[in-house]
Amino acid sequence: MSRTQDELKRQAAEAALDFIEPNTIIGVGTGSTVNYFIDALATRKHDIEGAVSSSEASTARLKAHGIEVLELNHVADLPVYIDGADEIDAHLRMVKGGGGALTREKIIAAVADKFICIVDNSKVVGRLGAFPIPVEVIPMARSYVAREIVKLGGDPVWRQGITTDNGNVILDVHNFDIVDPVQLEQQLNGIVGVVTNGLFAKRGADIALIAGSNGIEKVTLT
Ligand SMILES: O=C(CO)[C@H](O)[C@H](O)COP(=O)(O)O
Repeated sequence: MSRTQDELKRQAAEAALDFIEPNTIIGVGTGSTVNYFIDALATRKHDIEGAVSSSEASTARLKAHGIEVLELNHVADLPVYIDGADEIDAHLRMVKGGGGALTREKIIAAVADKFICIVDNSKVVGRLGAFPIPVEVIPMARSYVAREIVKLGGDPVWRQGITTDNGNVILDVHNFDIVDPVQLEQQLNGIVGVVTNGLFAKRGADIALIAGSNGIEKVTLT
């Protein structure tokens, strides 16, 4: 990654601090952009009630900063979820899960009132799918799910050597021609053995903070 892209990730992450309300719990995603967000959140740790985390990696980083990590089952009110993306389109639909945390990310996103996506401008695409779609699968179903994905027109590749925080495996699906991301998200989730997939189309982001050479562009769905 170039130094510039890294710097843009940091800028997008820091812009998300404006959406943190005092005395609330913050939903925290996973990835290199979110790592910048966690570091920035540490400067506000006395203003917030704590965080819910989408991965063991983010939990470790939050705790290292002295930010309390709460169990999602004990949290009823989650005003914002802050996370990055591998791709985002003009409708704020996303591909996520490059870091393998897609299932917990999708669960926290479902609970949160607002999903705020923080990205550098290289993540913005006209059409989703150049980045392979991660699919989290129960290990014994891997080959079956792969065959079913081929029937849907994708080319699944097993992300070998990786086990998710939930003890499952990931298939990265290349070459999908994604005309209707909501439909494909549902079709993939309908395959027995799939836990979830990295298309965040039915529940996309509410706000995107996109860092580019001219600063932060805030995109909100109207
Ligand atoms: O979905 C994710 C992890 O599962 C990340 O948000 C996505 O992979 C982007 O990561 P990065 O900020 O490192 O580019």
